[in-house]
Amino acid sequence: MDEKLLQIHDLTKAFKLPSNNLFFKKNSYNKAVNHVSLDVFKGESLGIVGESGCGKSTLARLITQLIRPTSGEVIYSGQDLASLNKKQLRMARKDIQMVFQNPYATLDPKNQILNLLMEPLDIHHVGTRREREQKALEMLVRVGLKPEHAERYPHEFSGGQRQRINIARALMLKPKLIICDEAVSALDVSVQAQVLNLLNELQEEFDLTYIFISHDLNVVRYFCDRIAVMYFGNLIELASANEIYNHPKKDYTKKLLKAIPRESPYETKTGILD
Ligand SMILES: Nc1ncnc2c1ncn2[C@@H]1O[C@H](COP(=O)(O)OP(=O)(O)OP(=O)(O)O)[C@@H](O)[C@H]1O
Repeated sequence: MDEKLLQIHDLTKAFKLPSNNLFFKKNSYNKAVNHVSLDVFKGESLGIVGESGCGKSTLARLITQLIRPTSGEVIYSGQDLASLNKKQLRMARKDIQMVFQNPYATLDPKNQILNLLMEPLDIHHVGTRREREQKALEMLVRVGLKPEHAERYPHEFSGGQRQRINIARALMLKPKLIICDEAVSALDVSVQAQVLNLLNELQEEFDLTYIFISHDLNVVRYFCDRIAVMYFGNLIELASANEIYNHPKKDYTKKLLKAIPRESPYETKTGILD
């Protein structure tokens, strides 16, 4: 697991603060991500944790170039994504997909599941219509749903099922990296565990690398090989999941760990508990 899939170099995103606000001086900025550098290795699950507002989602949006950095680089396959033109970026984006927190909001309610799954293939003109349909049906079954679900609409599914559909959609273009941004946070613990198991199975089968953003340290501990801790836009600690949990170095990491219930409903990925 030592091949670098993604390299983040000195990445910064500064958002301009509203100038009509009494609390902020004119032209002041909030550095949501502040000089962050890290490597993501092929085949790993890298967790990103930290309190609300520390910059986790901004980092994810910078990686996918949904927003452009103020400075710094996101190197994927030897290319700085920020330097690509629209067409090149569209190609690179095939490899990097996101699964978001809210499975209710991310699926167009007026679209049948089959169409929702075919859409990424349509956009990238992959195969014939028949082939796209076939691929969509196969993926639906692979994530634990049934072929007859293909003609239904998003509101006819539970939260867990909808998140399975989102995962299937993210997989349609055979990506190499999936960024899960609080992907199981809205689900009940038992459903969370099922979705996490599915993600684990898919990782092996599709040779995936995950960046797993979560405020839930129990989930991250179960799911991730390495964990990055963010604090006010800064990356303050990065180590193996076991190292972070058993020998945290930074006081802030210790504080985060103290705040979680030690009785985790999950086992760790390596099976090593405290
Ligand atoms: N588009 C934007 N414009 C201005 N400020 C923003 C924007 N997006 C995020 N921010 C600010 O950047 C900081 C980091 O936000 P971000 O959403 O990345 O945090 P987070 O760690 O993902 O939080 P949460 O867990 O609550 O989603 C916050 O202070 C937020 O208010």
